[in-house]
Amino acid sequence: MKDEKGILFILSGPSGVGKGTVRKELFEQATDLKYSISMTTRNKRPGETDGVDYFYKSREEFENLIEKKQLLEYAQYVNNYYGTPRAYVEETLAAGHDVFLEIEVQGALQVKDNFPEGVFIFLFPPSLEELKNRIVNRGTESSELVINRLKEARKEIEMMGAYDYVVVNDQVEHAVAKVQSIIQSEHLKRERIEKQYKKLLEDEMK
Ligand SMILES: Nc1nc2c(ncn2[C@@H]2O[C@H](COP(=O)(O)OP(=O)(O)O)[C@@H](O)[C@H]2O)c(=O)[nH]1
Ligand SMILES: Nc1ncnc2c1ncn2[C@@H]1O[C@H](COP(=O)(O)OP(=O)(O)O)[C@@H](O)[C@H]1O
Repeated sequence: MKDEKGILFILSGPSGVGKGTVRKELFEQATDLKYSISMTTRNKRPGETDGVDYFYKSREEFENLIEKKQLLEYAQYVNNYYGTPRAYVEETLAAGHDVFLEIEVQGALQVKDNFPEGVFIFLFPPSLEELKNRIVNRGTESSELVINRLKEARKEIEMMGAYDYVVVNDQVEHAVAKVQSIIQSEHLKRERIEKQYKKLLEDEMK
């Protein structure tokens, strides 16, 4: 076990902005970053795997997890529950690894209450028109669900001010590079703070 706790990174942004795409590319490159797999009651999409993309739960199972306080945060999004397993996040951070959450805004704000030291990143679309194109082109939602997701997107964008960083997802590789530089800067910042703190303690002992 490492001495230092890991850093919690939270990536949010409206549906279809490219969170999943950016996160997958980031994990192709990142070394010591652990992805927290969420729980959801939504149906599995073609190509998704239980325990890889999500842990798929019934509403009853999910409500049981809420009741037993096993979720760090949860939210209802377009008629389904989504939530982050508490034990995985706490244990992984305690073991010194960084943890990466990809969650929507309501949940991110709950995480902020518990982990104010977390690093909150908002992925922003180049335009609302482009956002709509991405959701439609992905082809995973009916037109009614696309409308719901766009309505949700407007509400989510209003909460952007609560985040530490905003990254525009114009091109995937640019967005990934920006997220990586945020991760590096946060580590440097922490090292600097620790050094200054150690020096302060040493000076006091003199
Ligand atoms: N609060 C919360 N939101 C989550 C969690 N997991 C995923 N989400 C978010 O739920 C929303 C819907 O996810 P999903 O159905 O996979 O659709 P997609 O993001 O449009 O591909 C997205 O904004 C996800 O980031 C979670 O554990 N907690
Ligand atoms: N920078 C980008 N430029 C163009 N298309 C993108 C970009 N990022 C993601 N996409 C596409 O947009 C759609 C939505 O991306 P996805 O990662 O599923 O979004 P989210 O997880 O935020 O809902 C996908 O078809 C994806 O291939």
